[in-house]
Amino acid sequence: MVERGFLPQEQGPECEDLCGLPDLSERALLETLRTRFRQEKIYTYVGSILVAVNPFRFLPIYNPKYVKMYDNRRLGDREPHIYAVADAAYHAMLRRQRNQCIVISGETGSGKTQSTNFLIHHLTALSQKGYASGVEQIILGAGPVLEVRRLLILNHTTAVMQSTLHIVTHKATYIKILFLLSVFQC
Ligand SMILES: Nc1ncnc2c1ncn2[C@@H]1O[C@H](COP(=O)(O)OP(=O)(O)OP(=O)(O)O)[C@@H](O)[C@H]1O
Repeated sequence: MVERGFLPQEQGPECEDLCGLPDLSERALLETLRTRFRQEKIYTYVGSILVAVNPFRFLPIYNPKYVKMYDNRRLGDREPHIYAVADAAYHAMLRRQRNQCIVISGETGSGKTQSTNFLIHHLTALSQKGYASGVEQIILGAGPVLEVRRLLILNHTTAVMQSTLHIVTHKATYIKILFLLSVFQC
């Protein structure tokens, strides 16, 4: 698992990490997610796992400012975000020289494909450091083909090492609305 930065134990319905809740009942967890969602905070951590609630509308949290904000930050340093997961995987791959895997799980329509695109967007931005490149468009264009098998594998090989970063998506009918992302070494 990718280690997280220190987070003070947060309590109450606005906490960024559900692990910090004093009450871990289903009701308390859902209430926290609902409260954050109403504040347009669609991402919440459960330790090093990211829970996302599909907003079904555009939120201005995926622009270059956010790419920069999450560049080379430890998970938990900033507000939960999908870019933080991409960043953690990318830098863990560089630092440890080990393959990394991001698992995206959720029911139909929960946002797995969209999240995969956000991940790829951030990964390509990190690897290109913002320089214009056709790489992202090529990878995104391969999405529908890979989608059929519910498996998206992004081979991200840098010039200096041979580590690979995989993104795997699968449907989880038992999870309503949400999907989970986690990063681990493989
Ligand atoms: N973070 C987001 N911000 C805005 N819209 C989103 C976000 N995530 C998902 N959506 C929207 O929700 C809809 C469904 O998302 P998506 O296609 O990614 O779901 P999925 O989990 O891949 O579904 P399926 O399993 O059926 O392929 C899309 O219209 C998408 O634009």
